[in-house]
Order: sequence, then C-alpha cells, then structure tokens
Amino acid sequence: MDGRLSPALQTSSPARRNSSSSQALTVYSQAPRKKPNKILRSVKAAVKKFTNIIIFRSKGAKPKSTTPDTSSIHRRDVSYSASAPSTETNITSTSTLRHSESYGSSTSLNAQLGTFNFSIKDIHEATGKFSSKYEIGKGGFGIVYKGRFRDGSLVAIKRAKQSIYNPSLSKEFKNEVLTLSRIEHQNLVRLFGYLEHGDERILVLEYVGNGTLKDHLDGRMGNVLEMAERLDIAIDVAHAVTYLHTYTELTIIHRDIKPSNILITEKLKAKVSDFGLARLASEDPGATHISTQAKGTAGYMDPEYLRTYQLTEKSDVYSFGVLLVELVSGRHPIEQNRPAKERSTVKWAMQKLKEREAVLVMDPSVRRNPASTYAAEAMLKLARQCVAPTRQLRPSMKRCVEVLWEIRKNHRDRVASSTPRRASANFADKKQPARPQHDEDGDRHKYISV
Ligand SMILES: Nc1ncnc2c1ncn2[C@@H]1O[C@H](COP(=O)(O)OP(=O)(O)OP(=O)(O)O)[C@@H](O)[C@H]1O
Repeated sequence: MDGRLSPALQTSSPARRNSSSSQALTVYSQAPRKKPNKILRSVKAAVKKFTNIIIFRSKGAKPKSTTPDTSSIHRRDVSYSASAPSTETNITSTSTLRHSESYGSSTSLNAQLGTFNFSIKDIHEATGKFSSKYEIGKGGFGIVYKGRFRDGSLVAIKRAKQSIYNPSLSKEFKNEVLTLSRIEHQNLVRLFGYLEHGDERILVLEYVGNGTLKDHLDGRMGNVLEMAERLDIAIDVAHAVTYLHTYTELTIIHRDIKPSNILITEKLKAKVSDFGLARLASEDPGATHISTQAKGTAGYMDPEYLRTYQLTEKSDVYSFGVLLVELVSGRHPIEQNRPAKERSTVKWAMQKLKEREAVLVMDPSVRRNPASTYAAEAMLKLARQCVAPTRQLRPSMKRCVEVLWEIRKNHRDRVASSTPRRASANFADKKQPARPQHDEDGDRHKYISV
C-alpha cells in the first residue's frame, strides 16, 4: 500500500479570520483493493447508468426509462434533449424545476429550464464567453460562473479546466454529473444539465447566491450567524446528508462535508454542494464498506477511514461532527496561530466540554444567553459522538437529525421562556463583541460579558 499527499484541489480563499491554516489538502492514497470484483461491478453499473440515464452522446438517442425514485422527497420530471446542432455534442439532462420560493435561489427559472435545451452558444451568451466578469468561484474542478440564460434563468456554470482530461479528474467529473443529476432535495444543490462540446465539459447548476457557510463563519458576508441560525444550518446539512445516505437509490457518501461546500441562500437555508468527490457506495446490500482511494479535506477526514481506507457513511458523520464544532466555535478545524493546546479545534472543544466549559468554545460574536449556551453545549455533545474514533460509536446521520430537532425545540423553548426577562432589559442577552480576556497563562480564549 502506498500513500501520498497531493496539493489541494480546493478553492484558495481570501485570508482567513484567524490567519490559521485552512489545511485544505486533498489527500490521495492508493487503497488496498480487497474486493476488486465488487468495485469493478459497481463502477460498471455506474457507468452503464451514467450512459443510459444521464448522457446521450448521439443525436436522436432516447433514454431508457428509469425507475421513478419513489423515495425522493420530490419526484423528478426529467426531460432529455437530443436536439444538438450537428457541429457539437450537446448533452443535457435537465429537470423541470420546482423551487420552493422560500429557499430563495435561482428563482426566476419558473420551470423553464426543463424545456430549454442549452447549447455552447447559450453558455457563451450566459457567461460573456467565460468572461472573468461573471466568475464567482474557483476550485480544483475549474472556474464557476454566474450565468443568465435568455429566458432569464439564473444558474451557476462550472467549466472544467483543461486538465480534466487527466483520466482521474475526468472520472471525477463524470462522477459528479452522475451523482448530482440523480438527486433532488431542497438542501442539495441541483444539477440542471451537462454539456460536452469539443474540449469543454460544463455543468449547469442551481445558483445559490449568498456565499458559502465558510464565508459566513469567516465574517466575509458582513453578518453574524446567531446560534438559532447555526442550528438551522446544521439541521439543513444533516437533512441533506441523511437523504444521500438513506433515501437515494444507492447510498451516496459525500466524502467532503465542510463549510466551503455548503452554499447559503438569501434566507440562510443551507444547500450541500460539490459532489465531485462522492462515490456511490457498493451496490452489494450486504457490503459494510467499500475500499477506495482516501479523498477529502484534512481536518475533516475520518481517522478510521484514513487508517483502513474503508469508506462508510460514518465518514460523513465524522466530518459533520467537525462541522458542528466549527458552527459552535467559528474556528477552523486547524488553527495554526493559536497556542498549542488550541490548535486542533475539535480536541480543544472536546476538552472544554469535558471540563464543563463549553461556553468558552462559543464563537465570541454569537449572543450569549441561556438558550444559545444550551444549544452550543448540546451541539458539542452531539459532535463528540460524531467524531468518536470508530464508526460503530458514531450515530447515523438520521439520528443526528433527530438529536438536532430536539436541540432546536429545547432552544426555542428557552428563548420563549426568557422573552419576558429580555423585555426587562436583561443584560445577559446582549450580543458579545469579541473581547478576549487574558487569563494568567496569557491564553486568549476567555471572553467577558459587557
Ligand atoms: N451552485 C453555485 N451557486 C453559487 N456559487 C457557487 C455554486 N457552486 C460553486 N459556487 C462558488 O464557486 C466556488 C467554487 O466552487 P466549487 O468549490 O464547487 O468548485 P470545485 O472546483 O468543485 O471545488 P473543489 O476544489 O472543492 O472540488 C464556491 O466556493 C462558491 O463560491
């Protein structure tokens, strides 16, 4: 077995709040291939489905009918286009959109994209021929543009960079298409279409226009997420991942759950994106794991997966636990510029939880009151289970959802019961500006009330 570290495939973001290291390394290690036949079968099945269901390489091809996904929260109405101009291979797999207005993204589409067969010309028009003016992001996959089609539809257009022809990246690309196009959930970024044209590989996605969770936590969106909003976001993410684990035709393990892969709508709803690293779990219902390459982002990766290369849903649960700690603390998983005992945020937070000082883990910009400190502690307790060293000790994502619902209910009850006291100007419910208080060790981790 050999192992190696590759440079990050991640977006390079502006300087982070605490100038800590993002550690956005993507780790690749060749896994021992214990069940080659199973993997081969599953890859073959995926490729077959990919070809039959998603992509039509030749004009006039008709899709095989697909079994309706009865477990989907929303049933998909898939329409296919085979009307590409003869000079290009135009491949679309578009869906009639039924956006919930309350989710506040790509709203002007009005189900039109389902009948709008886009070509490379439309993509050029929508993006000013990939003008930097329309650029909204960059990642290992390529550049992301904000585009508007002629009918007014607002979309995110992901243009694969040329190195995508590297076979492994190409596989990643197809994997993303396959995975995304098969799922529909209000907390998952929707894939509307895919287009190949000469050297171009383009994905058209639901546009989610209010930054990533990372942007919000790092204070780049000019707002502070309060504890109730953080809790709601945690629940949205847990819903999305539960859906991937439980309700899709095959179990889908996201493998890269982290704040930069969570897009936020205007109404602060979360949508999980970036399935480039996802792999469909083994089709063998008896299989307990799949052996595969270790991929993900340092700081979020399940240590058991790194050790054994055995991927299960519980690897996502681990990453979700790290995300919960981030939501509570506002810190990145690795904070290089902090004192040694605080550099690993999860370790530090768990230690504080053990010492019954969970309140010290709370992001200093979040309001402190009985409800928010309760929620912070309860979320950390759930995180402790999620980051347990072995997968057997971790809860399922579905269980995480249930626990989070309970936390939200209790949080709301506490907010409601403290309302009269707030009316009488309870000073304890004021927002805490970040006021580091130096303790005797010179640590800057305590914050005082004002
Ligand atoms: N659907 C979308 N709507 C709005 N903005 C988006 C969308 N998708 C991506 N972005 C923006 O583009 C940035 C880069 O996107 P993304 O991370 O998905 O690219 P990638 O190449 O897949 O990245 P990675 O290196 O993590 O695989 C995001 O951080 C976000 O700001």
